[in-house]
Amino acid sequence: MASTAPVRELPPPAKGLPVIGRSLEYARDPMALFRKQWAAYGPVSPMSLLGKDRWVMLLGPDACEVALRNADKAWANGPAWTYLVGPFFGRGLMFLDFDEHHLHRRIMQQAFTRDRLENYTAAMHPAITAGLATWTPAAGFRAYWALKQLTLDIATDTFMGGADHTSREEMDRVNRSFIACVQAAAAIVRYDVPFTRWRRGLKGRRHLEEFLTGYLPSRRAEATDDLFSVLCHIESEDGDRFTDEDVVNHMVFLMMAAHDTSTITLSTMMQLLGQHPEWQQRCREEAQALADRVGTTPGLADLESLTSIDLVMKESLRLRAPVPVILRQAVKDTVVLGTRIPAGTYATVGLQYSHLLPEYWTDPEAFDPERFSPERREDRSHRYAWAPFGGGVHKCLGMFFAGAEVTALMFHLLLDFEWSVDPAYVAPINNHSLPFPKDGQPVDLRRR
Ligand code: HEM
Repeated sequence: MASTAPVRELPPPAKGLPVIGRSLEYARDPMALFRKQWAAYGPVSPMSLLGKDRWVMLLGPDACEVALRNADKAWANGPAWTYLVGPFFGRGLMFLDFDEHHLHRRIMQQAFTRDRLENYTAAMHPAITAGLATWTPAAGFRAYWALKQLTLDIATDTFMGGADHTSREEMDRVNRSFIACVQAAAAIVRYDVPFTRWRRGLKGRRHLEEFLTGYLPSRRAEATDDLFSVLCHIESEDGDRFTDEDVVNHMVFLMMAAHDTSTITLSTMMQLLGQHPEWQQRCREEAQALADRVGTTPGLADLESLTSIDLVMKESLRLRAPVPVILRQAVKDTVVLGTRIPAGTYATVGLQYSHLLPEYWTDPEAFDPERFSPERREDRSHRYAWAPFGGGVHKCLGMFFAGAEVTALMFHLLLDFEWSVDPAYVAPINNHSLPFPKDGQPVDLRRR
């Protein structure tokens, strides 16, 4: 039944700085900004951000749900994400909308079936073992940077099949181009002018396109188990396939989608396990028992049996969501929880805020992985109380890939190393793009 409650108008936003609005406030402390908005306006609040005045901030699981379920098809991804990172990752799946998105997603789903994940997982083990062998344990070991390199190396193997015939130098250049794209997304100067992150990002994108396009013929010629080859060969149930241009666009986006998110999850887990030795020990005992049973290259089902690592991963994603907000634009007038949102309004959907609301979580700031245990399942307090992977038709397609990668890497880390972190340590987070610890996440690391 349609609601008869009166619809209110969105009030004008509080003034932020000219051009960038409240962007700096967000970068300094997103949670403080969310709390302020929530206290002043509740779940639907006006905002000025990134030089565009017409923003709304959606906070709390009810408001997030309206935008993500998108029942009236009012919310689009493309125009919103394009504004932020379009020149570097545009035409990736996340940027497509409605019928076109549906078509591409149906094709891409074939790249993330359980059989494919099993193949990707098998390819991860050697990359992880080789990467961890190069780690030099030390007090104050910068775990975030080491994990970032490792997840890039894993991506090279699982996404590119080891990029055979490519020299280490060329692969390093690819990684640099890719990093330039990621960094450009957080640029303050968002024009193509010399010596800026933006220009370096555009150059990086051109290089990635050239590199991937150069590889396309060989990937089209032979079907192998890496993601690049898979994208070249899959088709939907209706026989639709990706063009060469689609494959390149999807590859660049997938590298980005997979990389920083997994790195952030892993480094948060390392911090929390370093601060909670009892959990580190519990996870290690499970990993060791699995290794004793099946060896050191467990398959997907075996990795899924590591329930303590899974609980810690979920809790880490709750406490530090790698994607704290997602963006949308209203493509027609719509109403969210009784507030009219005019067509053209941009929205920040604050996933992270719901993760810390006391209405849905006991002692929300505390590290308590058991809250996800079958007996407690606090995440069931609301469908969108825990939404690190988003929701609705754009829900992360790599969610199970991420789970397999994070668990496989943690499995090896726990077997090879032990580490500790000062219980009082608070990670200084850089929020300019995805949240990462700017001190590189120091841990005291020892080889076992
Ligand atoms: C812990 C790791 C990850 C997190 C927290 C994460 C989070 C997210 C979120 C929040 C979205 C929704 C964006 C939106 O609705 O606008 C998303 C979309 C997406 N992610 Fe992930 N992601 C992770 C890992 C991955 C990995 C490993 C891959 C690929 C291998 C991947 C591929 C994608 C794709 C293709 C989309 C777009 C889906 C669509 O628009 O239909 N993600 N991710």
